[in-house]
Amino acid sequence: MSSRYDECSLKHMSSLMGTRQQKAAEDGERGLIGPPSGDVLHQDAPPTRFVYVLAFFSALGGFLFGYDTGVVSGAMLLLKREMSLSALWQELLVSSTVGAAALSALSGGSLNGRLGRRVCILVASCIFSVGGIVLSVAPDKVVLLVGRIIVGLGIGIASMTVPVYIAEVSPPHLRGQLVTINSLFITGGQFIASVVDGAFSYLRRDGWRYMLGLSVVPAVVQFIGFIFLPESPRWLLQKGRTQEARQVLSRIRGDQSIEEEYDTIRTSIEEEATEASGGGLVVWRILSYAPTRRALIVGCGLQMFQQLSGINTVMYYSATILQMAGVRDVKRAIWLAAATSATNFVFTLVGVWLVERVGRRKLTLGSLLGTALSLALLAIGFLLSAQNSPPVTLHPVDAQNSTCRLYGSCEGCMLDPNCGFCYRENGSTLYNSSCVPVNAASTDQAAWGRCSNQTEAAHSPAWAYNYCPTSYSWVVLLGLILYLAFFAPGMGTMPWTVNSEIYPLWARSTGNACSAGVNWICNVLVSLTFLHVAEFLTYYGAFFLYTGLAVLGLLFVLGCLPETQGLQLEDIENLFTGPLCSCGALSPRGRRHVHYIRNGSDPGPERYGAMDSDGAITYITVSTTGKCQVLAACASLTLFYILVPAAQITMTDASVCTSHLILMICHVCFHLKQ
Ligand SMILES: O[C@H]1[C@H](O)[C@@H](O)[C@H](O)[C@@H](O)[C@H]1O
Repeated sequence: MSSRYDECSLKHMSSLMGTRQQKAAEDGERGLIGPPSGDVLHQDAPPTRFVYVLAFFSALGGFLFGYDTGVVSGAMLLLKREMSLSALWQELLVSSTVGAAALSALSGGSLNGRLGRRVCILVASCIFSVGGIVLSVAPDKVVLLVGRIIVGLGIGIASMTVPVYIAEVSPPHLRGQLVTINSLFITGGQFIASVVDGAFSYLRRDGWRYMLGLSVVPAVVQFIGFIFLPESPRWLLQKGRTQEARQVLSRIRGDQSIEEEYDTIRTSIEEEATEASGGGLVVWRILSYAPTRRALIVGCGLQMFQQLSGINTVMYYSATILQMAGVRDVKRAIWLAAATSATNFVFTLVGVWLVERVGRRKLTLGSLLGTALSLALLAIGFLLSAQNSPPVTLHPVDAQNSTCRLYGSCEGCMLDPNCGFCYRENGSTLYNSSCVPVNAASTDQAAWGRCSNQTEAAHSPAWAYNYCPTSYSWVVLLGLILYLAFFAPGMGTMPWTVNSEIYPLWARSTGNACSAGVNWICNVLVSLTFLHVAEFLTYYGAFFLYTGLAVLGLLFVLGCLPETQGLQLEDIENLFTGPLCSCGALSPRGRRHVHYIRNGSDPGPERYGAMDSDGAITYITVSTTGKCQVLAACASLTLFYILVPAAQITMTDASVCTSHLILMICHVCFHLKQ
């Protein structure tokens, strides 16, 4: 295996040279010294519209993922009234979907490998349609539960298949953007769900049927679309359906020549076939082979930290945060959730715009840093609110002897899920405040007393459940906005994008199944434990905990996430042949794409050129056929690189040199091996 990987280093190196290598050989020196012609930059040629059509129809799976996970909160407000749902049933209806998604994502890997991406997407859209119909006609809570589980099964399959499909049909320079569109559709689905929730919440009866049932529309559109859309060419090639693969690839790439891409995929699959012939469970083969094991650690780690940085808690808790910030009308809560998902959506759009400009690694690092800081701000906001929590000044007789009468301030009262804070306000001064039991049927009012019959009238006392009125709420609000602004473009999107590209074809379905499973499991864990963690550690403690987890995530990404931008899928595997934590050593720096061109016949001098995306070329001639000369060239480059600071060479030149250095080292290894 090791010799294969020394070769791989070269393969990687020459693939970095990529599509230019062959062209440059044909064009002689022109490729090295002339400005980049449209031909030479074949890789960056404009994509056909068809690839966008494919991305759109498959990302409808992401839309359904977002819609079905988002719509339930609004539907629940109506359902619990109409069906008199207990807290346990509410919990079941929400988490059954996420639990089913975890199971189907984990088991979807083999389905994906066996039946193909297209069939899996068709199956998922069928499941979504059936689930939507069951939910909209459900006569009772048991059928509702069945519907929610069916929908969860669809979400799991879609969440692991769609990014893989988009990655496999996209040209390398657009892959990041197109896969990230799937994340945009997820947050778009969450946003539309909250708007639909708001719109149908005015219906006195059966509003929830429309909310839950509307998902059938995009599911049917996706199903019909995918009847006419092709299978992934990579999967077809893997299954030996070469003719079909060639046809699909040329259909997707339009006028562009597909020969190089086709050959690279085929060669890579042939190599994989030899290597993967060991048999046994794919997951076992992934774990026992170092590069795929490292990729799996990176993929699962990213998904785990996405959830551990608390996105779904922040989304879930946003209405309360906004209430704390001064929006007191409880009926508006449903629209406030829409504002939060709109913010999440808008900032995901920023991610789509940034991913091919700054690269995956920088985007994730920047996002996590901002996420950690905003979580700390949220925690500080909650801490200040707790320290300035208004005291309980009225102690009404509590016939039920509830725990609520024990609290001396609002902080303890709001952390107890059975109690709420009832108070009067005069400007910024609170008075006549009490802690009383909450109404079990509706947390919008107290079980008895002044706050048990909430009206909009100005003179009626105010009721705060789950939050405390405080003058520091603006800190929390600022934290919430900053959190979404930083999280959405990077941590919200990159775990899905990076996972779709880091595994070799034989491990791709299983790798994505495992990492999507980790995402869903951590999602359940965080959502289910949040209230208990908050009760135990208080809100600020909980948010400091998430800050710590985000910092751990930052260290993980800093150490282990390589840059995959611009590389062909078949080359990305080679980024994991080195140690797990290389601190992104191979990442191209800055906004520049450095393309390598090797030119020369064997035996004879070889010339290496580095051409960045602006067309600037730096080139080096290596008159070598032997190891010593290569070593000498390498040493002189090293010297050059060491002299960079002294010579005040720009960062761009320095990054070109770094890349050269890596290239040379790869080359030396290859020569020595021979
Ligand atoms: O990438 C998505 C996105 O960030 C969503 O807003 C979130 O609810 C999901 O859990 C996550 O996987």
